[in-house]
Amino acid sequence: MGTMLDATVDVPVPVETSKLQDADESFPGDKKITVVFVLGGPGSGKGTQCANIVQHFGFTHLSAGDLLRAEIKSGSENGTMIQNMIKEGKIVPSEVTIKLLQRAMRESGNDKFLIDGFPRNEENRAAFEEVIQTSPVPQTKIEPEFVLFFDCSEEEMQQRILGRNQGREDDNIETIRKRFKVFMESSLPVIEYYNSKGKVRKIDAGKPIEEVFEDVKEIFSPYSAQVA
Ligand SMILES: Nc1ncnc2c1ncn2[C@@H]1O[C@H](COP(=O)(O)OP(=O)(O)OP(=O)(O)O)[C@@H](O)[C@H]1O
Ligand SMILES: Nc1ccn([C@@H]2O[C@H](COP(=O)(O)O)[C@@H](O)[C@H]2O)c(=O)n1
Ligand SMILES: [Mg+2]
Repeated sequence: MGTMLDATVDVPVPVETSKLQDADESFPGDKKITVVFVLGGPGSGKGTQCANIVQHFGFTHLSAGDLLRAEIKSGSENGTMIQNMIKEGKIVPSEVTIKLLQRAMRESGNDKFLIDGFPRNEENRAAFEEVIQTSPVPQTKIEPEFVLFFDCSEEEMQQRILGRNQGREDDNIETIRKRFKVFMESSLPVIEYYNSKGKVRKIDAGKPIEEVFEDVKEIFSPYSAQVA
């Protein structure tokens, strides 16, 4: 799918977001946090490639969708709201998703993260900017190193999702169509925002898994030496 990344776009003014940083939500530790956002349409292969990157480059893979599905399973007070929004392919309020990401990052004990399927819209992006690291440099915003964008045609993504057989409630043709619409209307503008800052690393995700990973490896080669 040729995307509109080359088109100049008006980036919406970041929405006013509530402060998400509580004292116990800060990120102590002696190393700067490395974050790579992994973005692309539903079924583009984000989770598949993140699993490969984890194995080769020592990042922790945090799938926002997986964290939200775990929250549903936990029976938490937000579970029903999250389930209903996922069924509709809608984007959950950022405060909910970011809290889950912050907790997972803190519990991981790592300082290198692949954040998969986030930010999904402008609200997600702006809200994440409120997340800060308190050490080694106090009050530093966590900026993504880069955005790994898996570019794939809707036809290919739809075929992959319908063949996925993971029992996901949103892997049905009706919801898939809604997710594609959300991706085009809300998520692609976020990719274009980072592209305007030279931060996007675009991959042709329509190729076979192994060939896509060859391209991914080139982008992550600077992190090879850091794997313990
Ligand atoms: N390059 C590829 N070629 C063919 N099939 C692929 C490729 N990459 C992933 N798949 C398959 O496509 C399906 C979707 O892949 P994956 O779950 O990684 O996508 P995703 O981007 O994480 O999707 P979602 O946003 O819905 O979570 C899986 O069944 C996976 O095995
Ligand atoms: N930032 C996000 C990410 C995901 N969601 C919801 O989860 C669904 C599944 O996401 P996958 O990445 O696993 O496909 C997605 O369609 C959204 O409903 C979200 O709200 N915010
Ligand atoms: Mg996924």
